[in-house]
Amino acid sequence: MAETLRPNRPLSVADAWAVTAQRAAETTFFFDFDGVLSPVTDDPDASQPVDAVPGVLEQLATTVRRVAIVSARPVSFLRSRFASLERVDLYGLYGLEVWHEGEVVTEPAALPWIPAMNDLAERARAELPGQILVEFKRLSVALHYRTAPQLADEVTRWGHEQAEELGLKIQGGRMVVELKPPVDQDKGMVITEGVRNAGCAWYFGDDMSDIKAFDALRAREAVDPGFFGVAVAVANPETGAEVSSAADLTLDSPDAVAEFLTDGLRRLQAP
Ligand SMILES: O=P(O)(O)OC[C@H]1O[C@H](O[C@H]2O[C@H](CO)[C@@H](O)[C@H](O)[C@H]2O)[C@H](O)[C@@H](O)[C@@H]1O
Repeated sequence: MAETLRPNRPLSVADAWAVTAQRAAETTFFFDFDGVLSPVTDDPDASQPVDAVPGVLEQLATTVRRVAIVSARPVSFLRSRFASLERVDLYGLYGLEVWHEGEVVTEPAALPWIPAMNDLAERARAELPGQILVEFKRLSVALHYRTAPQLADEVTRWGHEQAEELGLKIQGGRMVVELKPPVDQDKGMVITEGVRNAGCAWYFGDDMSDIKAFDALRAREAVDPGFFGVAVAVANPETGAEVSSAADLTLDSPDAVAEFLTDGLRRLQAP
């Protein structure tokens, strides 16, 4: 396959790795966290990456130009799960936070919203039924109804009312409604910026917010015929169909992601 050619869609796994091997030095791998590197749990605090994931990401980071995790979790949470990783970049809260040279850098426009988010979390705990898990993330509040799906409509209604009253943004996800400051930042914007000088990029996602990241790869391909983007969905019963239909490839689970990358590393490192 000539270096400048992009393989046809639908994309085969073999072609995707073959093109990436030719361009390893100009390739970035981006990963969402929950549902992609970590199996879904009822308690968000209990989430851990699949055992093989940290080692595979670190190896990948020595093989391609860059590896980054782009998550809705705060950077502090990601650091707690990936403390051993030295070469993997971290974007938290949809890119409102970045781990840079040993510290968390926060988008300045979002900082004034911390007190409002704190108040909102307290009010959610007081006003919503006790089965709703309220996750305060400093610059956003996630309202989880995984263990009480019958409350989905009530939580969604409450979230939209608050968003309207306070001028916040809403992000839907897997059994969760999240309220965010009205600051222009999402995973699509992180990827648009992150692929500016890349020849190839992969993004692995499972949720609605990841579709914007897939779109960013497509947009770059549309303006640069030399760029090769691979969107990988991770299947799940909640958002899986929608995310898979926007992706090039679909994997079954976070365990399958680890196996897929282990196999890919062998292909990238083959002489
Ligand atoms: O961008 P991500 O890293 O995928 O974060 C998206 C949300 O992930 C977490 O919630 C999801 O995973 C939980 C743990 O498995 C699960 O209990 C919940 O139902 C899922 O929605 C996280 O807690 C949220 O803050 C993130 O927005």
